[in-house]
Amino acid sequence: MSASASPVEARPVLLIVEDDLGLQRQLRWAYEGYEIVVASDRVTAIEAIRAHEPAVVTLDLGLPPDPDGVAEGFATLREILALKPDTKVIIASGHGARESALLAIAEGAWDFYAKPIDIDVLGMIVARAFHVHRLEAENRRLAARVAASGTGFGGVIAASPEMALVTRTLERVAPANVAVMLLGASGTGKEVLARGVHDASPRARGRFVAINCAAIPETLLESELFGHEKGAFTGAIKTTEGKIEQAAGGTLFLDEIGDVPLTLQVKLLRFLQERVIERVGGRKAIPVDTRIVCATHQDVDAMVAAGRFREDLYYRLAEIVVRIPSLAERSGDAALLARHFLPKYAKTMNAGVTGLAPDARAAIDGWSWPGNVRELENRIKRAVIMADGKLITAADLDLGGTADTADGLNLRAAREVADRKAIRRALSRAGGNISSASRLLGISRPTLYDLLKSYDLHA
Ligand SMILES: Nc1ncnc2c1ncn2[C@@H]1O[C@H](COP(=O)(O)OP(=O)(O)OP(=O)(O)O)[C@@H](O)[C@H]1O
Repeated sequence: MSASASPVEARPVLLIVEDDLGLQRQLRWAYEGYEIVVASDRVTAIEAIRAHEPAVVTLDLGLPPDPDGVAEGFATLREILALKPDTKVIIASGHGARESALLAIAEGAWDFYAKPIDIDVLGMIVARAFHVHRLEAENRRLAARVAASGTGFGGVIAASPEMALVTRTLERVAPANVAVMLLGASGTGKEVLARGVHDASPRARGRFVAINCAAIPETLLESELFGHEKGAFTGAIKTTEGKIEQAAGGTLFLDEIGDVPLTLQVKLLRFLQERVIERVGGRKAIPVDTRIVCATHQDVDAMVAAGRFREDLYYRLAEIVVRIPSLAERSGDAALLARHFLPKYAKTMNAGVTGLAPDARAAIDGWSWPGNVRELENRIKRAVIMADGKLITAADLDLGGTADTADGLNLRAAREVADRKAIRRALSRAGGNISSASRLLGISRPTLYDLLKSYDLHA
């Protein structure tokens, strides 16, 4: 493609397909602000489409070799739309050709104008066509961006600005070989994001190995991480690689890093400094090249201050720290995730379920999601199984309380729903601290206490 491609001189191109030379001239000078390209027949018109990709075309249906018929005009219309379906084609409708113009619209033309030409009227139709074309293009771009942010980073479903910040940061740090620490409550998607970092890194072809340090008894954690030699301890019947070695060339995800006991923290630190490991019961230093991503729901700063987490290890692990917002802090994401999980579970568990009833949508918006995305996923799964009809209801979600779903009742009910939502969000953002939450809400502490009491909410 050529010519108009340069975005600097971005005057929109208007293609005029017209075989009457007098009209051509008249139209050519009628408009300001467009780059006018003229074609007198189908072949030239299609060449112009390929060369200039005009957003808008005015098309006379009577073209040579059939200037008195409409066949050539229709063929041109079809070819244009086949090549560039988003082109806005405006049909010239001559005397008695109104029917053809309407037929053309049925075939995908955008609008028509009557001959003899009223330049002002046609000018308005053309301007509106450009305007709609621009809006549609913008819409497609945004939709593509939402789709990309929905599944672009490690399959993370999110559209909120809060999560966009997180995924943008992670996208940026993924290619660098830095240690990333993800801080966030349980179920916020830390593992999903860690995998996203791996997938977006040059190590994507290597393995992503995850270990939950809280789920493994202290006595076994060392050998899980570092591996062991045959006979290192009772039951060590064969030499076994640890998770660190398994992640060589890839990424090691240390989940719940805050649960690693101090004794093991020393050994982990040594590995991070020297990049070699020794298996339990082994003497050999084995070099391992792996990238570390870790996560915790605990307040590591406080743990460091209390001497429960080694500061030197913290700095090795936390070259980049990213805080993952709770689901309640992500505006609009709960609804988006619900729409994502619903068809996923409906497919395997209850194909009759196709959507959410309005009261379910309100309940999802109003809930505080203490268990974050995991809770939402589980509730949708449950609701899909429980649903009687096509739509999941608030009752199927079993979110408790009914006030949240009553916002359609009257203004008082709507206000209460909004209050509850804002209070939950502020409390979540403030980590349950009443003073900070009241500051976020712009109300006094006593007022917040009163509201908590009257809505039966808890910090
Ligand atoms: N943004 C998201 N889009 C799609 N699925 C998500 C998203 N976030 C989380 N999930 C899903 O929610 C569940 C919990 O996510 P994940 O295990 O990553 O959370 P976590 O923060 O690591 O939890 P924990 O700290 O309890 O281990 C998983 O099934 C995951 O696939």
